[in-house]
Amino acid sequence: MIAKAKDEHPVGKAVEAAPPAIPSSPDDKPSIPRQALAELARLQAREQLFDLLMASLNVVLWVFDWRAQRLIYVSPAYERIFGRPASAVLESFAEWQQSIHPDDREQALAGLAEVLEKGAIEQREYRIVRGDGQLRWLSDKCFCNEGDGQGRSIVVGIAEDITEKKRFESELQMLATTDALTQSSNRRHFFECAQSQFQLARQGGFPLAFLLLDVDDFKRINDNHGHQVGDQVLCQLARCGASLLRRGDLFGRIGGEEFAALFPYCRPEEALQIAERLQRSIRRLVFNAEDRPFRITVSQGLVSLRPDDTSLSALYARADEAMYQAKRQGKDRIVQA
Ligand SMILES: Nc1nc2c(ncn2[C@@H]2O[C@H](COP(=O)(O)OP(=O)(O)OP(=O)(O)O)[C@@H](O)[C@H]2O)c(=O)[nH]1
Repeated sequence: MIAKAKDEHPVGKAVEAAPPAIPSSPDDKPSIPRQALAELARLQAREQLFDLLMASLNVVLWVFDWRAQRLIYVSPAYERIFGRPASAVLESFAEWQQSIHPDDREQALAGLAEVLEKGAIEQREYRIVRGDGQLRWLSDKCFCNEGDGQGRSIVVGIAEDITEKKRFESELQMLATTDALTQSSNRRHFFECAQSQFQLARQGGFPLAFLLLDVDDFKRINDNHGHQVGDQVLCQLARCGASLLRRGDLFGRIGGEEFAALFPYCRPEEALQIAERLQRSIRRLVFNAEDRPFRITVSQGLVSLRPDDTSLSALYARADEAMYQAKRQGKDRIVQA
């Protein structure tokens, strides 16, 4: 069944009135002209086709009377997607508004209002809370004709459930930005984010620190305890690093046993304190491999943004040099340059 407002309207008009009486014999009066009967049959067939089409569509087609501020038609998919009765939303548009997630409501309704000026809004996505409490993502496009000469007033829309598409997109985003082993940012994502912070710091004259951290003698850990234990070391190291960050800091695995961190708005003394805390926390980690507990150490290179660092690569190169200096000086230390 098509859900329609009770008032008649050309778009969602219900054929609810009883059909004209059909004569039982050729002598019954008044008779209905053959042509009218044929037209009635044609209209009924069209209505059935329309109902079938609307029922099989998995998008909500809707028609909104802007002046009256009420929906005059929603297609059957409304009840499936929103998990709410169509009669309630046709009764009051507030029902639709209340279904929109509170964080998205203002932007979604502003988009609807904009269609009056623009004629079409094709990019409108928001979350709804279904009747059963489930959260769904909708793409809700809307269009508006010139109307009756007194300004636009009838808005038509197509709302589609894009929850699966959104889930897929966010999984893809996770895969593209996360290191599969340690779940920290991967090299590409770390440097992309670092680049934005670098530009902000250069333009605004804010302090910025860059830290490189490399596990000492990691090859020996692999050789002594096996590659799997080596992997566990990297995972625990990543968790330890992430736990010491401040809000807004970046942390990522940029190579085999090499991690990097970027500290925006962070002065050199403060950055050194973070690096020292990290060094101490890593030294305290204990790993168990076949009842042979062992600990690890790391070497760190720490630099702060200088006026002659004209690119992120320049800052990175200085941090790399500082880290190798720490290795050359005997490892298990921080070199700040
Ligand atoms: N388990 C494990 N090992 C890795 C991974 N990526 C790289 N490695 C190993 O990390 C080791 C790095 O060895 P080296 O570059 O010689 O460095 P190191 O032994 O840490 O020596 P120093 O840097 O001088 O302290 C190599 O044996 C790599 O095979 C990984 O994802 N998992």
